[in-house]
Amino acid sequence: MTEADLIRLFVSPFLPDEVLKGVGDDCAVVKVGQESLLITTDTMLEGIHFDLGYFDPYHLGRKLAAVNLSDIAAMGGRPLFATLNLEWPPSRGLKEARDLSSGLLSRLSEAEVALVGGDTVKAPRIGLTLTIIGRPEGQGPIYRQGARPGDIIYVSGPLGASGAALELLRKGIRPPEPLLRAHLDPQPELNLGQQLARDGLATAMIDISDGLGIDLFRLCQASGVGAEIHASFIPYPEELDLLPLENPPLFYILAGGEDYRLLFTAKEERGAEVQGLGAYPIGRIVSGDHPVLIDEKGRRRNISFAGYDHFR
Ligand SMILES: Nc1ncnc2c1ncn2[C@@H]1O[C@H](COP(=O)(O)OP(=O)(O)O)[C@@H](O)[C@H]1O
Ligand SMILES: Cc1ncc(C[n+]2csc(CCOP(=O)(O)OP(=O)(O)O)c2C)c(N)n1
Ligand SMILES: [Mg+2]
Repeated sequence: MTEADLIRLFVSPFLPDEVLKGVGDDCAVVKVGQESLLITTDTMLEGIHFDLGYFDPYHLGRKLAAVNLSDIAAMGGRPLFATLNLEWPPSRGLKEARDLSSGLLSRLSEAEVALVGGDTVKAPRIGLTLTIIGRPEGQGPIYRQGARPGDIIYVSGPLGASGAALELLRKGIRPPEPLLRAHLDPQPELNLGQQLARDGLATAMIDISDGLGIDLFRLCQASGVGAEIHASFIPYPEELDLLPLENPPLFYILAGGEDYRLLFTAKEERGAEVQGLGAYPIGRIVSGDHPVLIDEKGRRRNISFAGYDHFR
């Protein structure tokens, strides 16, 4: 069983005309009057998404906001409002809740998002669900589905830092600062997402939450295309070469997850504009139905399954 097997069970058989995008993208898109709105929700569960042995409540609040903001960024959107569903064990005090709230509210304020409601229940462990409503910018929303053969594939920044940091944290080793920050306080790329939407530059986009391999697979599936990316083109932090990690850098790059970078495609003739925004070309869309990685020796590898799936 995979996440996708479960999600399929909950796809609505009824979709009114106002639903421009239901299940299957980073946000749902709905029409209200003349306006399109983006809706996204993400959960963080103690033991599954974080461990308070190394995660302080303040940064947990910040990361909860960031992972949701990243899905708004992935549509080329501007976030507006949020609601919070809080599952809280009575064994945790008010001090920890105050730290959590101050992290969450600080991160939401930085993005000019107002928390407007939620629900609060007692639970055996901390569970946090944030929902954000936003609005597409410019020519957005940018869906996962617009990539065509010949388009160039870009990532917005280095990959693998968060996954490598998690490996060290679980062993009780404090990662170097840049890696620690990538895991505890990721910076979703709202400005870049909005710029791509305003300029009509991206043909398809997704954020990398589960891993470059599986998230590129999702973009390929939605667009009905294949992809070829080159291992040597993918940017990653130098620490992945220097630290005593269990795996080579490529493992964290493809499957580490929680990078919250943008992965997008654009027409080749717009390459100079895209690179002007600081994105890195890593390969090309081809006909087919899955992504292939070409390594330094020219070997080809199907990377559709490289990444995090809660049920696989
Ligand atoms: N339990 C569910 N019921 C309905 N839709 C769901 C459920 N879980 C996930 N989805 C939808 O499935 C798609 C993929 O979800 P997910 O992988 O969590 O997206 P993301 O990684 O961008 O947050 C999204 O459109 C999401 O709204
Ligand atoms: C304690 C702990 N174990 C494992 C992980 C690794 N991990 C958990 S969820 C996840 C991927 C992202 O979470 P998901 O719930 O799939 O978010 P979505 O893709 O829906 O945005 C990863 C890499 C972690 N961050 N912390
Ligand atoms: Mg996403």
